[in-house]
Amino acid sequence: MIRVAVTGAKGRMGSTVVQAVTDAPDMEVVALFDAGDEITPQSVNGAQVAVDFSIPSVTESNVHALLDAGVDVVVGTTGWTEESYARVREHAEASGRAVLIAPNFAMGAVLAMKFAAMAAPYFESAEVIEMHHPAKVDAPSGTAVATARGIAKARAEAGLGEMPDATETDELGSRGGRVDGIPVHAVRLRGLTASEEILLGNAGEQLVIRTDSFDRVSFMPGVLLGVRRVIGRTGLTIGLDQVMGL
Ligand SMILES: NC(=O)C1=CN([C@@H]2O[C@H](COP(=O)(O)OP(=O)(O)OC[C@H]3O[C@@H](n4cnc5c(N)ncnc54)[C@H](O)[C@@H]3O)[C@@H](O)[C@H]2O)C=CC1
Ligand SMILES: O=C(O)C1=N[C@H](C(=O)O)C[C@H](O)C1
Repeated sequence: MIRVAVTGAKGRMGSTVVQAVTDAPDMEVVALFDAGDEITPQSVNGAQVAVDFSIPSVTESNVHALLDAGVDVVVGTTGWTEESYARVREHAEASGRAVLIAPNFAMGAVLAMKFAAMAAPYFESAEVIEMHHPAKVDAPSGTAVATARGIAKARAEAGLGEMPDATETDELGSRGGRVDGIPVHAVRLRGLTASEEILLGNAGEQLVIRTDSFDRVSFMPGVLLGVRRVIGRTGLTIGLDQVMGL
């Protein structure tokens, strides 16, 4: 049995993870943490892997505390920067432990990101629209940031230049934010859980890649896969695709 700790255990995702781990035949929940709980070598209670779905402002410090407690970590919390990735990579490598950080564990979203990067070199225009429940604290979503970065990298490798856009005035920021030059638009709407559309355009044609999570159970097969695959690795892995052989 894989001994699993959950941080952010009282949240929307954390509580769903606790149920999924409890139901998994090869795992058991051995420690739960939420705001105010201290992560120590004792309090992790022999956990081999911790799953963190907390909040962007605390997730990095949770990961460092878990590594110090001798635990491998699977992270779904968003809001990571290149600097925070670098600090965690160094800590994980120095301690011989593993950290897997994925902005999205839903199979549809993982594949949508992959398909978008595959398609990007063949389209003049690309924009990302992410749509979430209104309780989400960060914008744009971690998935949208990763999607846009993947598109931008694929465009750069293919030698594509600027996208066509004649906009001269945009006092309201209606053209969205830019992630590595790719426009990203964020919608917050009661009734939604998590959706994303990637729009790719050429003269006379459009490709739309869309992924919808209607329920948080959609993330659970990916989270459990992450728990199983993080064991035996070392250092930092970013993206579930990296442990799926995609
Ligand atoms: N990677 C993925 O597939 C997914 C990622 N997410 C991300 O997961 C994160 C959590 O999302 P939700 O569960 O909707 O948020 P939530 O607000 O429902 O849950 C966050 C939980 O973290 C707790 N918390 C606050 N400070 C803490 C600390 N220092 N240590 C431990 N726990 C602490 C809060 O009390 C709360 O229970 C967000 O960043 C969200 O974007 C959400 C869905 C899927
Ligand atoms: O906050 C959420 O709900 C989600 N957050 C992740 C993100 O920011 O990409 C993953 C998914 O979109 C749900």
